[in-house]
Order: sequence, then C-alpha cells, then structure tokens
Amino acid sequence: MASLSASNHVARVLSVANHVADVDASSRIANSWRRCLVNHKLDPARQGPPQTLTEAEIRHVAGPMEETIRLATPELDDLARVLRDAGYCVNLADANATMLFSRLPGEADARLFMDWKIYTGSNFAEACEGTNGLGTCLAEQKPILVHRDEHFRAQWHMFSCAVAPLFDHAGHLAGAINITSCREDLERAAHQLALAVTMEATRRMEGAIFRDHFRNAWIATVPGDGGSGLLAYDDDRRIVGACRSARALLGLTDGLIASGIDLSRYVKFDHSRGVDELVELRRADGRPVGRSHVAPPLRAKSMAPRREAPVGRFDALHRLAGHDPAMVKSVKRLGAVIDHDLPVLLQGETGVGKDVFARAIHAASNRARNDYVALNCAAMPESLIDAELFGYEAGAFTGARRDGSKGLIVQAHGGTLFLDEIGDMPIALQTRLLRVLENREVWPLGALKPVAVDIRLISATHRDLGRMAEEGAFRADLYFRLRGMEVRLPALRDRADRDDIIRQIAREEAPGCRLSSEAWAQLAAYPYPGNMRQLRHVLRLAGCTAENGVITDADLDLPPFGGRTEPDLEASERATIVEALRKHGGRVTEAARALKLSRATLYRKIKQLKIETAQ
Ligand SMILES: Nc1ncnc2c1ncn2[C@@H]1O[C@H](COP(=O)(O)OP(=O)(O)OP(=O)(O)O)[C@@H](O)[C@H]1O
Repeated sequence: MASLSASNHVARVLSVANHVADVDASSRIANSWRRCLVNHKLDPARQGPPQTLTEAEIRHVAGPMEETIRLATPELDDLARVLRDAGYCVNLADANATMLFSRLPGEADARLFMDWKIYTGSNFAEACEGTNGLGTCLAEQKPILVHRDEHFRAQWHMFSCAVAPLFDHAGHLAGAINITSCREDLERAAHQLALAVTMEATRRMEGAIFRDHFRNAWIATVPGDGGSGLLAYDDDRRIVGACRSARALLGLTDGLIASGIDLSRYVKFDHSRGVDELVELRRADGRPVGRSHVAPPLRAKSMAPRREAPVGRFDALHRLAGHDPAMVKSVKRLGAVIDHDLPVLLQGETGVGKDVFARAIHAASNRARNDYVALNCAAMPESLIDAELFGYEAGAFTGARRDGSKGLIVQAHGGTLFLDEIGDMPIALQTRLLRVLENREVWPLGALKPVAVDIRLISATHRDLGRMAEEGAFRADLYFRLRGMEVRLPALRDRADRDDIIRQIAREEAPGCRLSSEAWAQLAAYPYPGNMRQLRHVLRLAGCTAENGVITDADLDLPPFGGRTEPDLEASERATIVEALRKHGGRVTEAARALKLSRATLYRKIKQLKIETAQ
C-alpha cells in the first residue's frame, strides 16, 4: 500500500473494516483491522508507547520461558548477525506477545527502537497495539509480514516486521520470533526474504527444543513437503512425542500420544539396514509419507549404562507436579511402582486435580494402551452404581438392558478403573468391591460364574478416609486395600509453585491477555477454596471481561474466603457463564466456544445452574 497520512489511514482502516473499500490490503491484514476495531475496540489514531513491564515483572514472566530462551539463543544470535546490516532488531516473545529477548541492530538504527520501546519487556499483543507483526502472528498462529502502513496504528508506520510463531515440543504455541526494521528503503521483496530466513531459523529453534525435551528418546525425522517434522519414541517403540508438523503429517493427536500408541502403526523397521533405520513412514490412513532417518537417544551416545524410564509417558505427571517439592516427590515414588499394579488412593480437596492426576497415572503406566474407565460414586444412587460397576446378565432385573451389561470393572480389564469420591460408596458395595480386589474376579448380577479381571484401581476422595475407617463409616479392610500407595494432592494455596500455576492457567484461560500488577497481587494472595477449578473459572471470566487485553483487579471474581462452601463455587461458575452469554448476545454456541466447553456441556450447566437464556 502507498504511504498515507495518519488521518487518511484512519479513514482507510474504517472503510476496510466496514467492507466498503476496494483495497489492496491482504485479507489477513483486513481481517486483523476488523478484529482490532470490532473485538478489541481500538482506535487507529491513538498514540503512545506499548505497555512495558518493570524489571521484576519481566523476571516473573520470563521464568517459564527460561529453557526456551536458552535453547533458542544461538539461533537468535545468528539471525541477528545475518540481519544486522539491514537494520533489523531480533526479538523472542512469549505467547502473550511480551518481548523477553532482544538483539538491537547497529547504533544508527538502535536509537529508534529504544525510543519506541521495541525491546525486552514491551507487549505487542494485537488486542493492545492493533495489527502488528508480533501480535497478529500470535493471534493467528501463522507467520506474517506486516509492512509499514499495514499496521493498524498510524504511529507504527515507520516499521516493517516479519514474524514466525514458535511451537514447543508438543506442538503448542510457545511464543514468536520477530524481526523489525525501520529502513524506509526496504522493499517488500527483501522483507519477504528476511521472513523466510526467520522461519527457517525458528524451525531450527523448535528442533533444538524438541531434541532437548526428548533427549532420552529415539528421534525420527518425518519428511514433508513444507519441511520435515520430528517424532520421538521410547525403547518399547511407543510414540512419546511429535512436533507440530509431524502431528499434521501423521495425523497424531495429544490423545493418541498420551495413550502410548505403538510406533509400528506408523513406521516399518528394516533391521537389515542397521539397528533402527526406518524405511517407511505411513499416515494413520496407511498412505506412505516417505523415508526417515533416526537419531539414537543422547544417553546412548554418552554410553550411560542405566536404562532410564522412557521419556514422554511421564510427561503429564511431571507437568501436574510442576515445581512443588511434595508433588515432585510423589511423582518420583509413583515412578518406581508405575508398572506394579499397586492400588493408588488420591486424597485432596475438591478441584485440586485428582481426576487429571489419575488419568496421568494411567497414561504413564504399561496399561495406557487399554481403557481408562471412571465412575463417580457420589453422583449415582446405590442401585445404579451396583449395575454400572459390577454389570448384570440379560434380564437380571426389571428395566435391565436386553443383552445385559458387562459393567465398568470388566470394561477396565487390562486398563485402569478410577473410582472418584470413593468415600461416598455405600457400605454394601464396599463389600462387593473388596471381594473383587481380593479374588480378582467379578460376579455380574444374575451371572452363574465369575469373570476374571485384571485392573489397576485408582480411587480418590476429598474426605478423610482414614478417619472414616476408624469411625466405622468406611470398611477399614477396604481402606487398607485401596491405599497401596497414598498420594496427597496439596491445595493450590499450599503449593510452592502456585505463581507458576497461576501464570500457566492465565495463559490457557485468557490467551492474549496480560495481568495488571494489582490483579496479579490479588491472584497471588487468594486462598482458592475451589483450588485449580476455581482459578480456571476466575481467569476464564476475567478473560471475557478484560478490556484492551489487560486483566485488572476489577475483572477478578474472588469473593472473600472464610471457609467458603460448594454453593459459593457454584455462584462463581454461574457468574462466568452468565457473563459469557451476555458478551455473546445470548448465543450459546459462541459462549460455549469462548468458555472452551462443548455446546452440550454448556446447555447442561445452564440447566443445572438454572440460568435463563433467550434461546
Ligand atoms: N496442575 C494443574 N495445572 C493446571 N490445571 C489443573 C492442574 N490440576 C488440575 N487442573 C485443572 O483443575 C480442574 C479440576 O481438576 P479435577 O477435576 O481433576 O479435580 P478433582 O480434584 O478431581 O475435583 P473434584 O474433587 O471436585 O472431583 C480441571 O479443569 C483440571 O484441568
């Protein structure tokens, strides 16, 4: 586009956004302008520097990115060296568009970047600064070139930037690599070339991050038209990780990887050619992908004699443990018994993550290929739990299904059975369950012979099961059977890594938003009676109400806590849903999308919480 005066630019943005102008702005730029006007309510004429963090805040925000920055630094330095003479600065930003690493060009150009605060600590989220390389690339998760007057705000028209998104080892958005130049004589074509160089460098950074994360796994390159991908597998040839392009090329998902899927579904080995040389890779639908080269684990290169547990299958457990010493210790103890079918009892307040922890134990165990079956004992009447759990023969009772039901215990054969709220299991059923655990067989209702079962049992409760057993409210013999190993999941307020968790959940629930220092102070000090679940709801709501991408203390629904009860939590959930519906004009589909819930779940919650809707 030709250079325009600031006022012409404002008129042009408005006409493009209102679809009235026949313009040569690319549709991605035009769409971004529309987002800035309609969704973010930004003013293209506004002037002023970007929001910038203090030193202490930068340290705080950079903490979780430390490893990424360390691994990316050699490539960033190379990139800065290559582009320096063209007057480019080079930055790495996190997924919220806060710059956390900068290399400025020579002195003549550097001054301008300093004056305009294009350096570490500044935030360029699209929701705040309008269409710009960093913010728009992160909003769309695609590489982008934003040339001079394609910027939404006229004040940025002296700059051109090219940005590539950076994905972590699991293919999730980790941040972006930005290059910006202020040279007026820089042709678009030259800038396009610089974008290609940046994309290549970013792919190499992603490779370094992936290889470091899966350093104890075998790594295969997956050939593809748009560049190769990386696939990691363990000594038992179970896939433990795949980068974003390998996922796309092979049709792999988080779920498939977490289930420890067998590599042979995708890869044919040719042992005649060497220990693990791959000859053919196939997609899930069987179509060939091409040939691949394999790198052995780094431990093999260093001749480490100890056979370590394969990396990857413990990922989810490690992620949930975070940096909390008690959790880290529990996961370490679990690691030692993960493939022994010791029953595990999870104790912890509501919302601390017992369910997700149980799933992670299953995913880490050698049962991951089989079913994970869950039952909430508090959510059903005794007669239904009985039928659900132990199964029944055809016609065993009035209302039974014609062909009977094999029951959840049999369904979990070879896999894991998770009994949530075990403290609420009726005494009669406790006796039946005990018999299953002792005899390793189950008698479905009306059956003439038992069915042999091989299950790992994980149970969970927020009650003090030990005390209940002492007081006779729970069978003591069953209690001791259930707690082959007991894991106490600490309340969020007691976790040493609480700040990290708040940051992580903020990224997930309110992407593109940043927390004001007042909001941060409130979040960090709150005792969270509803633990992780409450924190998620609070930040999801805040993400909906935040203006200009900044969550302030006014966006936080943190009622005073003095022994808060379940109904209070329900009120918080209700408020989140009501606000999302209000924001989306009562449209359930859109509100569900914003809340990251399925439509069916949102309808169920609307009914359950008695929320009135227009539909
Ligand atoms: N370490 C964690 N980091 C981030 N989110 C987490 C973590 N652990 C759990 N969560 C989230 O917290 C929410 C509640 O988790 P979950 O249902 O597993 O808790 P629970 O202890 O089983 O709750 P309840 O006792 O009410 O059944 C979920 O949205 C889950 O994704």
